[in-house]
Amino acid sequence: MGSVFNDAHHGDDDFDEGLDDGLDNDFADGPDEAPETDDPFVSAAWRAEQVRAMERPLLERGVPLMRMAATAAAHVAQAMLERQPDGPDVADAHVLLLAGAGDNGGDGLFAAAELADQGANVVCAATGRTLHAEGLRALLDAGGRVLALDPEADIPGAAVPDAQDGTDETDGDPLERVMDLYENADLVIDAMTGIGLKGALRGIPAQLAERIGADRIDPRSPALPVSEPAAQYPMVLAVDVPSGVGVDDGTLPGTYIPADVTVSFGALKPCALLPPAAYACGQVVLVDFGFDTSRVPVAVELVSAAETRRHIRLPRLADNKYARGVVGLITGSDAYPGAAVLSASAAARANAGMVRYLGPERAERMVLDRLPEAVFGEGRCQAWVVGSGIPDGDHADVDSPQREAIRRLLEPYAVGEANWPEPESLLNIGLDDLPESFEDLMAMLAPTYEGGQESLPPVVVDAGALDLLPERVPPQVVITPHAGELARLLRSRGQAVDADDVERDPLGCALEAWRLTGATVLLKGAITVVVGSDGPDKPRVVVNGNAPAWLSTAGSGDVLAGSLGALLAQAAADEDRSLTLKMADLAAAGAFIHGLAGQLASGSGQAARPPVVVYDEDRDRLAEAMAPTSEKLRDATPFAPIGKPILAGDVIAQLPNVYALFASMNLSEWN
Ligand SMILES: NC(=O)C1=CN([C@@H]2O[C@H](COP(=O)(O)OP(=O)(O)OC[C@H]3O[C@@H](n4cnc5c(N)ncnc54)[C@H](O)[C@@H]3O)[C@@H](O)[C@H]2O)[C@@H](O)CC1
Ligand SMILES: [K+]
Repeated sequence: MGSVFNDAHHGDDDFDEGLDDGLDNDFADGPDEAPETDDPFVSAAWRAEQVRAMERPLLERGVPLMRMAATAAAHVAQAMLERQPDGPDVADAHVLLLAGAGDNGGDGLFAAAELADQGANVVCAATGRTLHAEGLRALLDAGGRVLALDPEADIPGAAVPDAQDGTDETDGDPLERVMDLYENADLVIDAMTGIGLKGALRGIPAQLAERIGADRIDPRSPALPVSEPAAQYPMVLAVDVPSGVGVDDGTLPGTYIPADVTVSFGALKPCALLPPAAYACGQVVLVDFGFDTSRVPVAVELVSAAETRRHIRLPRLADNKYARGVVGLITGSDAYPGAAVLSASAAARANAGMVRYLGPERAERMVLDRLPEAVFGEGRCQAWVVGSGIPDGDHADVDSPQREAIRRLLEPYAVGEANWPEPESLLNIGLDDLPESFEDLMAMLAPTYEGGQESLPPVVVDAGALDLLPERVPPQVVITPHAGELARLLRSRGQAVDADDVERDPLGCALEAWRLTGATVLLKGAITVVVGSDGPDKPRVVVNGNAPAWLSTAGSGDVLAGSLGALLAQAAADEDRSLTLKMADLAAAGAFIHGLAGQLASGSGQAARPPVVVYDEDRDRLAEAMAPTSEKLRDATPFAPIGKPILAGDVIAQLPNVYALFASMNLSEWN
C-alpha cells in the first residue's frame, strides 16, 4: 500500500533539456535526486514574495520561466482531458481561458495557445483591461478568440461585448456570455490571478468567481479518493493557484474558483497546504524550476512519512520497558470513562514501553479490563496525556479532583512562576503511592523538577484540560484543540474569536495561540495545523493532510492524544535529546501516524490533502503520476478506493501496523 506515503517524485526530470546553454550547471543538471519519501520539494511551501525572490536569479539569467510554466500547464490540461473516460480529444475540446492582466494571465495565454495549436477550440475571457501582449499574440496566432469583459479594455484583436447593440455574437451581458461559454466548455483554465493577488478578488474577477465558484462548491459532495476523474464538466485547471485564495495564509478572503487540478510553478505556496484554501486546489501538480531553496526559510511544511519515521524509536538490543518510554495518562472520567480506555489503549499500541493510568475507579477498572498491561506502579513517565474525556470547567459541576490533579501537574510548566517546593519527584507517581482520594493525589503531584522547566516531560493537553493551561508554558506542552476549543482558549486570553473564525483562518488562530501561550499548538481538522517554536519568537508551521474523512468519528481525538503521548514518550526516552525545537515536528508526526492508522483501518485512498504530483515532461509518466489513487489501490484492499466506516477502536488496532510500516522502511536508516 505504497501510495499512503507520498509517492511523488522529484528530480531526474528532463524538463531543463530545452533550456539555454548558458545556464549554470546546478540548474541544467536538475535538482539532486532525493529519496522518494523524503523530498522537501513536495512538502514545503514558500510565500509569494519568497517565490519571487527565488525566481529572480533565473529570470536574470534569461530562463524562459513563463514558457516553461505554460508548456507544463498545457500538458497537465491534456492529461486532465485524457483521463476522463468520456473526455474529448484535445483537438475536439472546448477550452475557456479566464485570463487576468498579469503574468498569471500570460501563463494561461501561452498554455491555451499550445492547446489551440493542437486544434482545441479556445476562447479567452479577458478579465482586466489589458492582456500579456506576447501571450495574446500567441493565442490569436494559434486561432484562439478573445472576449474582453471590461468595457474599457484595450486589447487588440478582442471582441468587446456591447449591451447596447443587438446585432452580433458579442451582444448581451458579458458575464452571461462567459457563463454560456462556461457551460459548454470541457475545460476551464483559471488564470485570472496568481501570486500577485492583493486581498480578496474585486471587480470582474470577483463576479466571475462568484458565478463559477458557486456552481462548483458543494460541501455535501462525498470525500472521494484522490484525483478521480472529475464528476462534472467543465473541469477547472488553476494556473499557479486558484484565483481568489489567500496565497500566503490559506484563507478564502472572498470569492474564488475551486479547481480540480492546480498546476503550481517553482514551489508550493502555503495555500496548497493550508486549510481551507488547500481544499480549493484539488490535485496539485508542481513544476520544478530548480529554485535554490537552501537560503529561503520554509513558510509551511507538510509532514511526510520520512520525517515521521525519524521520530520513532525502534526497540534496541538492551532495552527494557522503561527505556522505550512510559506514558502517563490523566484521562477519562465518570462521565466519559470510554475516553480512558481509548487514550490508554492507543498509547499502549503505539510503541510505548508502558502505560500508567490515573483516573476515577470506574474508568480505572475499564482500563484494566481492556488493557491488563496498564500499570499504576512506581517509576518514571516520559510523557503525559491529560484532559481527554474530562469535562472542562464549564461542564464540571464542581472542580473535580481530576481537574485539580491536572492543574497541579501543569503548575510547574507555568513560565515565569518557578517557585517550587521539593517533594517527591513528579515523575514518580506509582500505584503503591496512589492514594484513595484525589486530594492526596494532588498533594503528591505538587510540582517539582530537577533540571528546570526544560527537563519537564512533554505533556499533551487535550479537551477538558485546555482551560487549565497556565498563562504561558514551554514548547514541550502540546495543546490539541479542535476549532471550537481553540476559539475558547483564545477568548480566555482576551481575543474575540469564535469557532467559525478559527475555521476561516486556522493558521492565523493557531499562530495567535502559540504567541499567547508558548505551547505547541496542534489544531485538529481534516487538515491538521501545527504551530510550534523554531527558536525565540520564531514559529514553525507543519501541517498534516493524510487523514481520510472516515477518521472523523467519536473517540478519534482520544486516540490521537494517546498515540501522540506514546510518540512523545519515545522521543523523551532518549534523554540526550532536547525536544524543545522538535515539538512541532513531533506533534505533526503524531497526526501523520493517526491519519495513516485511519487510512489502514478504513482501507481508503482518500485524504484531505492528496499527495503532490511532480510535473514530468514525459507525457506517459505524467499521466501515471496523476492517475487516480483508486487505480493504485485497487489490489491493496477489497474496500479500495472508497473505504469503509471505522470506529476509534479500529484505528487503535492499526497503530501497530503503522509502526510496522515504518519499521520496514529503509532499515539502514534506523538509529
Ligand atoms: N514572476 C515570474 O517569473 C513568473 C511568474 N509566473 C506567473 O506570474 C504570476 C504572477 O504574476 P503577476 O505578478 O503579474 O501577478 P498576477 O498575474 O498573479 O496578478 C496580477 C493581476 O491580478 C490583478 N489583481 C490583483 N489583485 C486583485 C484583486 N484583489 N482583485 C482583482 N484583480 C486583482 C491585477 O490587477 C493584475 O492584473 C504567478 O502566479 C505565475 O502564474 C510564471 O510565469 C513563472 C514565472
Ligand atoms: K490562477
